[in-house]
Amino acid sequence: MSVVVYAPASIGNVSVGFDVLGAAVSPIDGTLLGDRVLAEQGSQPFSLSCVGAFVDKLPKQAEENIVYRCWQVFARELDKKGAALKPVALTLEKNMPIGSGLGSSACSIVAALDALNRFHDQPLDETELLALMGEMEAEISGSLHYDNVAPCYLGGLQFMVEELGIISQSVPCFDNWYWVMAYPGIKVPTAEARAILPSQYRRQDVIAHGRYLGGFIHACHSGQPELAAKMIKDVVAEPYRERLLPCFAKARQYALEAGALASGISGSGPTMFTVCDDLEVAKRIARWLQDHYVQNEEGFVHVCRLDGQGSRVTGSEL
Ligand SMILES: Nc1ncnc2c1ncn2[C@@H]1O[C@H](COP(=O)(O)OP(=O)(O)O)[C@@H](O)[C@H]1O
Ligand SMILES: N[C@@H](CCOP(=O)(O)O)C(=O)O
Repeated sequence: MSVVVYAPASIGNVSVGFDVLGAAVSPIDGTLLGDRVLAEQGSQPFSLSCVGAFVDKLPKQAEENIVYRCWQVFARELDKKGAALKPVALTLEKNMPIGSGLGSSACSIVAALDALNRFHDQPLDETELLALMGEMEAEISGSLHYDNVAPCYLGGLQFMVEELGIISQSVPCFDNWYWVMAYPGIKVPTAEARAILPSQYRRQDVIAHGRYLGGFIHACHSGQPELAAKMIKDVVAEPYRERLLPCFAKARQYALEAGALASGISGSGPTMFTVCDDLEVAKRIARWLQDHYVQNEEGFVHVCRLDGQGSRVTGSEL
């Protein structure tokens, strides 16, 4: 039996919830903005091949690919349970640019671990698998944050509660929102974008952060889209990261003047996201961003919706 799992792009933080809020997105035109992993019967304990548009950006040594580490930790967990590990051949289709703020490493991690689990008839439950995904993300970025892996795996808008044995819970969002994702084509490594953040914050920032995040979650649960959009503000990371993103301030200004509800940095950047409740406005902003925010031929802009499904099986071959 072989299985292919697709894992979608995600917006870490969604501006207002540094490390604790994330959203999975998929383009409305059906483009696969995410990685896929094929797991099939192998002739040795483990092998990994890589294909896809961004295969050249991956580490050259297979052992340095996070997918290899995923197999190692998956094997460790099966060993703890006394479950048998099957010889497996994995193929990673790397469609996501690395260091983009679109949760590229999360896409590979989630697709690999979900595919491995399905290939072995699901010996790990959802929480066990998500904990492993977080462990892998922490290895790459230097600290544990679930805001990419949780939405990528579970879909939708996810809030990290990390209590009572629960890692993440879903937050209702607004079905009519479009999320315009603009990747300029340059790289901002997550670990570096984390290293420039302050280790302590002023009381007024802590209060503002609490008000925005609490207000956003409240507005989502009480069905107030206008209030929710007003609360999408970042006092934790954006003031420090903005300088890593050429043209971000100008692009945000344009988007707001053109009728967007909110804009912010996706994850640690350089991708920016823009929320609109009108498709024509979203498409107009997307065109402008393509002309003014994208810096080279590797960049792209997609009009997306929240991806309610998260990772999923797309078939048995790539
Ligand atoms: N399959 C993979 N996908 C993405 N990055 C990987 C993978 N395997 C190893 N890496 C390494 O992990 C790091 C990911 O960088 P990061 O800035 O966290 O990317 P992103 O924010 O896009 O997830 C890079 O150093 C990259 O070489
Ligand atoms: N909460 C993290 C999210 C990083 O997302 P990525 O897509 O840039 O990996 C952070 O802001 O550091």
